[in-house]
Amino acid sequence: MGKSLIELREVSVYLPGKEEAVLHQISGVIREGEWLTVAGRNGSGKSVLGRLLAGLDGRYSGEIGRSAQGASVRLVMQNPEAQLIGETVGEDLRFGMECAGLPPEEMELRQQEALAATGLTGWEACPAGSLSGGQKQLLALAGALAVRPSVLIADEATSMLDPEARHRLLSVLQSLQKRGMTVIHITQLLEEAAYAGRIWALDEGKLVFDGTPEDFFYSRMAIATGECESPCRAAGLLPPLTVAITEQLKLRGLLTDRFPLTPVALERAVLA
Ligand SMILES: Nc1ncnc2c1ncn2[C@@H]1O[C@H](COP(=O)(O)OP(=O)(O)OP(=O)(O)O)[C@@H](O)[C@H]1O
Repeated sequence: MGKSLIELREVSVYLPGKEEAVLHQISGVIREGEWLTVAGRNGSGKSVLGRLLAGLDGRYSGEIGRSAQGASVRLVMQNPEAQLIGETVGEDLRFGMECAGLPPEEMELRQQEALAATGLTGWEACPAGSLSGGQKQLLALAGALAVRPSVLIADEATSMLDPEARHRLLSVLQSLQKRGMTVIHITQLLEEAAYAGRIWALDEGKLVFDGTPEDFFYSRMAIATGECESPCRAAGLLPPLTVAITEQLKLRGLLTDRFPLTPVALERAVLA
């Protein structure tokens, strides 16, 4: 298990115009090199948590411990408009790298890498304002990848991408995570939880689950009574289709020792 990178101890967050805390007494550890997926209904506090972890939300009680080396954290939000600065794709990428103080030859190399990772190779001269919503999200992600942060927080940062682009991007993040980058992935798309090592689920500002995707989707199944109150369902979320089909098979006494998270894993489990 990786070293502790960010540790929250009973952290509550207060925001202007809200008498009550929007995050309540959150305790948990984020470890170096892990992929943590944060799930929860609308308004459950995912974005507030993302900003808190990125060091952007000021008013909180409790304690936040961050590892001594001062890991570089990059937050990519859902709305790309709010994050693009340069006139063109290339300028936008260079801006972030200049702020990070990189030498020109290193910037050129990283720009090409980030464009290739996001499928934007050849778009350097294109005006950033003329990109589609999904392409702007790709550019915002490219900007984050170009500075090679040690922690990437993606807050629904792939929500406008078509399925192919989204999975390509998530695969790129997965290979960067395997090389040491920590990924905090905030998403409404629970089929993407298959990429996670761990899941945090929020409900009304409380951390109601911290554990593996398998436990999130498959624990608390009472087969004898035909009930299925997984932590996922208890948090008010519908599981992905793969899990919903497997739940039904489990309730019929099948696949009792299998916990597939993807259609391919379900197919293998059925064939086995
Ligand atoms: N800047 C802010 N000022 C005041 N209240 C805020 C602010 N940002 C968020 N909130 C409140 O905090 C709560 C949690 O919001 P948050 O954006 O974190 O939810 P979320 O889980 O990301 O939702 P969604 O899935 O809809 O994006 C909501 O009640 C919201 O109204």
